[in-house]
Amino acid sequence: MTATDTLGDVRGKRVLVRSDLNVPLDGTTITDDGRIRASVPTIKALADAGARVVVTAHLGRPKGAPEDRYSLAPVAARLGELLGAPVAFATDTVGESAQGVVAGLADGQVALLENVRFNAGETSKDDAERGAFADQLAALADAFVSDGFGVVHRKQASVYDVAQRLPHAMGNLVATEIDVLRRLTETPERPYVVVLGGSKVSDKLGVIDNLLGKADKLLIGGGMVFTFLKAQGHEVGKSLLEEDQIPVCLEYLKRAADTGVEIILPTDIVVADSFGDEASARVVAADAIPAESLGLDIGPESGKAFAAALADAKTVFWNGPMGVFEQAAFAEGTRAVAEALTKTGDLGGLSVVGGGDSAAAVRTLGFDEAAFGHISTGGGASLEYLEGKELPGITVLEARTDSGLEG
Ligand SMILES: Nc1ncnc2c1ncn2[C@@H]1O[C@H](COP(=O)(O)OP(=O)(O)O)[C@@H](O)[C@H]1O
Ligand SMILES: O=C(OP(=O)(O)O)[C@H](O)COP(=O)(O)O
Repeated sequence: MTATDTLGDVRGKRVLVRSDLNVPLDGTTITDDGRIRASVPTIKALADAGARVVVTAHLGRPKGAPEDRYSLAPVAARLGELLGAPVAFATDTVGESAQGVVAGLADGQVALLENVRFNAGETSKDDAERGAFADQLAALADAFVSDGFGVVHRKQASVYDVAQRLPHAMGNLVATEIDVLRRLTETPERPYVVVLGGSKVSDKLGVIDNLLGKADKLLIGGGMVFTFLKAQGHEVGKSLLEEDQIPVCLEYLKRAADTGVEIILPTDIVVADSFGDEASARVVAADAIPAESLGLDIGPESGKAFAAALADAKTVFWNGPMGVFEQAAFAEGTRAVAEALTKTGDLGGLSVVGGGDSAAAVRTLGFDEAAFGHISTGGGASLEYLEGKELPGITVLEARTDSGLEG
């Protein structure tokens, strides 16, 4: 069922589409446009059906006020190239520019609003503040399509509250992502291995709690490693560390041992003197990280061990690069895991890579997307789905059934 099936005739209607266009940038250059490409089919289908399409999205984590480095302007240009038609860009989200741009749209044309997180109301924990901002967003449109899978776990104005204010539908990208993930939750073929990495450490440590009851093995890389190593009594130098999560990590290690789930941690680490200093990159034992250095990748021995642990997997979910893959000196751990996942399909298994940066990593390291079972646009969203958590951006769509547009 497509968004237009649910909404009915959208010709001449203003349709607000929440997409996840949170792409990696080097200055104003988009280094991986996967999320933009994944968003095109829904936008194009609506435009082809004659809707006036108003896209809203975020980039990075600005703190509720404009910041040039998080502007969506480069994304508007790329979206226009991919659509083969210009995309009007509003320099604010709900202000004069947005109102003018939306009013100027003809049927079948597309606009992109500036970063929705430049507005404090978007991410506010206060329902009234979020609601007031959602009112402003909703005033720009006649209907809402939720297509930003990477944000459906966020109870934010453009994801959740706006759906309560407009006739709405699920976009094709969200529907497709949920279909694949359902296979992983309902009957995962075993061994079921989950690989976790990346830098959103506090977000992801939480999901281990639930995954310990589901997966057979948990491989830990990326920035999360160091809180575990510290919990085991090792020094981690200047590496990413969530001190307050040390007791939680200890509890996970104990529970894994009690329940027979394997938690595999790296035994060697690529460290550097400062963040991104490739010249100083060297391999040290995981229990001997020098006080003045920081860990930026899992080491070669760990890469081999992770690949061996993945060799017989029938179901794999991977979120979060093993290291700072954006730089060659810290990319090998991520490459080793990606390489191992490409073999899962040969065994008749299912490999799923989830997350903006994880997906970008496999592509920028030169892997063929077709070698993986599925490349998901959402990391945190996929993890929360696999945990069995309710995703606010999905439940809000199911809550109301009177979604069709009138006349
Ligand atoms: N040891 C580390 N220290 C700091 N950053 C890291 C480390 N390992 C990986 N990263 C960074 O994590 C980022 C991706 O994390 P995250 O956003 O959690 O993943 P995803 O977008 O796939 O969900 C990458 O930019 C990578 O450079
Ligand atoms: O990059 C994203 O998620 P991911 O890193 O979990 O894949 C989404 O755009 C959500 O961003 P957020 O984690 O800042 O809410």
